Amino acid sequence: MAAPIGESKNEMKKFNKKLARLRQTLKDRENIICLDDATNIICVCNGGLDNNVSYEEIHALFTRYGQSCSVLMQPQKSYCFISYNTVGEATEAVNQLNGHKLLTSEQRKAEVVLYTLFVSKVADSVSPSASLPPGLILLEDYISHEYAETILASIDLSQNQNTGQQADLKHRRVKHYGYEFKYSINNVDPDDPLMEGIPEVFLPLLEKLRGSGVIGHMPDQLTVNQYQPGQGIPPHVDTPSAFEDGLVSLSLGSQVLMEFRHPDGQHLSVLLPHRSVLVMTGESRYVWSHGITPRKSDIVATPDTGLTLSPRGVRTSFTFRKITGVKPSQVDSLGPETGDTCLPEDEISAASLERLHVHQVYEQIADHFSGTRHSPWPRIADFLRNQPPGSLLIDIGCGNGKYFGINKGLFELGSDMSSNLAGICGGRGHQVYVGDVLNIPLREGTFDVCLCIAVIHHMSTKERRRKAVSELLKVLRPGGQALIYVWAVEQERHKVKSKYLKGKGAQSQSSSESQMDDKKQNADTDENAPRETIPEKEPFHLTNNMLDNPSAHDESVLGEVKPSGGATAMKGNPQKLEVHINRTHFKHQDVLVPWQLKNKSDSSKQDGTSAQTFHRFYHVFHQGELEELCESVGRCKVANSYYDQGNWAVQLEKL
Ligand SMILES: O=C(O)CCC(=O)C(=O)O
Ligand SMILES: [Fe+2]
Repeated sequence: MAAPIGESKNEMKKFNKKLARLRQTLKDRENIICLDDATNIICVCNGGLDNNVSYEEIHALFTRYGQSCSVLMQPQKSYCFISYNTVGEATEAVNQLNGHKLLTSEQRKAEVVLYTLFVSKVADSVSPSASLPPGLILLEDYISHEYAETILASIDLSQNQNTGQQADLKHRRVKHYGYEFKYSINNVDPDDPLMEGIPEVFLPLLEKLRGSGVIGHMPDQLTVNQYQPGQGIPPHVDTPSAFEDGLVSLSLGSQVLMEFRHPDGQHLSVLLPHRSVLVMTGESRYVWSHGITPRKSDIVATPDTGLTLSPRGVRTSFTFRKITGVKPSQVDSLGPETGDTCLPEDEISAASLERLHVHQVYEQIADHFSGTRHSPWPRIADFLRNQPPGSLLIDIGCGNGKYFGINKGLFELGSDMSSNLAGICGGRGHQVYVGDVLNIPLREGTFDVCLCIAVIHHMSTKERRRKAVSELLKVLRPGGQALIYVWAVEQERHKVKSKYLKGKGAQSQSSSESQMDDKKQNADTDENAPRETIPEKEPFHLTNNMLDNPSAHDESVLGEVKPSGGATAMKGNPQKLEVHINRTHFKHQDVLVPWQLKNKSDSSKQDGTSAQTFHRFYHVFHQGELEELCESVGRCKVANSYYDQGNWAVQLEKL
């Protein structure tokens, strides 16, 4: 095997040892078999996207030894493959580039040494999936370059010519035509059209779409979104009751990846190129959420099927919709009617409920939520301090990372389902990934310590709570410790009220809370206390009434459809979820807990409402339930359990 040129004997020995180790790791972990005899395909260790190495860098380097070589890269892999036409070209590349150092770059803070190994084939998982969610239509090169230029030149996003609702949302610039989409109520008011309808410049586009049967209606509402690199839009479903089926989005400027997610966990990334039109119909419009992750680059396929990092530029999208004419107050109020939401009876509706009433809420309130999470809880901090130096910690549901850095001897990794919270945590210099407790993508038996604070009470079925505990145990090594906190039914113990109940002492709903600032609401200690906040004015289009419009959807596709009258059409007799009144005792174990978003100035509100309320789903635990849950999972011993300020805690040891 070749070794780097010009190295001392000792260094060469070290290098070859490292190469042998990498070869073994590729075999053990990735099932990639490296060969002694030269082939035309090379696996380049450290030359992958996970090391922030770009396709262009690798391509430029390796084409020196064979012009038509192809580079194959995969997301989240630290290696890539180079395929040459001949064994001779590949051999020359290995001879010249084994041990080659890639210098630091804007994306990459450290130098990277490449290790090259011959393989007989590229890994099976390399080819990216080209499938789209059902009902999604992507029309590439749909308009000409000239027409695209004309459109961009005719739209001025710098002025708030409308009612004040558009302008700079936190994550992008937005402007509406025809009807204003009010993010505070996730709806349009059909009785209150804007002065300016859809501009005429779009007529040829809309007529082409209608004429060719892509859409069966003429849109009357347009939302223009402009994204700078690093900006995105949280995952959402456009309010079903507000807009007809067949949402059209024209993309101009930088290409971007749009993420589509099904409630059952399927995830597809769809690349939206300049001048393309995306049409969401059927399942892709009503069941799958869509969103754009806020980041500065995307991993995209290159023409020769490799993957690379593609930096984002400014992108402007034009979303055309036809309003249904249904008034917001009829179906989409975010008020107490949310109580129409039912406790799920199957996996799909459980996942859907959590997406709506957990994931999307945290995504929306991430900044403010993070602002209320400063100080670690003392007993959790003690638990961390007691871990020996060198321990590997995973914090599932790490939020802004407030439990990191307490014990400087730990190696820490966090995960959160909210990409916005994970972003805040990562921005503080912590290692974090976006992920689901129900499917932890980490190697089994790896971690010494696991924290899971205020997560499991957001699972809406017992089976999912069990699965969550089981996943935590999976990643712990035998003997490893987990600390789990969940919110308790019992908010008063031994005649002492929890801080949550005591908050301002009143048995009140939000009116008295609204006078409190976050600090006074025990923001530092009360993990579960709801806070008021300033509206983010971000889309949260998907309401609990997502499935409320039976006429628009196919029952068989959606699994459950509730009639808008409120009576249940689900199988059995599902339990309606009640909206909990904050600062009061729990009346039920499965509840929706309001999070009040108060608008300080109220200048952006046209509808007279003064607050936006989000509802988070909680299953609050009664005494002993958490221990019982963990024991039912097995593979663990409850080493300790206790009550801590309105929460139940268990410390588990993995057997
Ligand atoms: O930017 C886009 O293409 C999508 C915008 C969007 O989903 C929306 O405004 O609802
Ligand atoms: Fe949308």
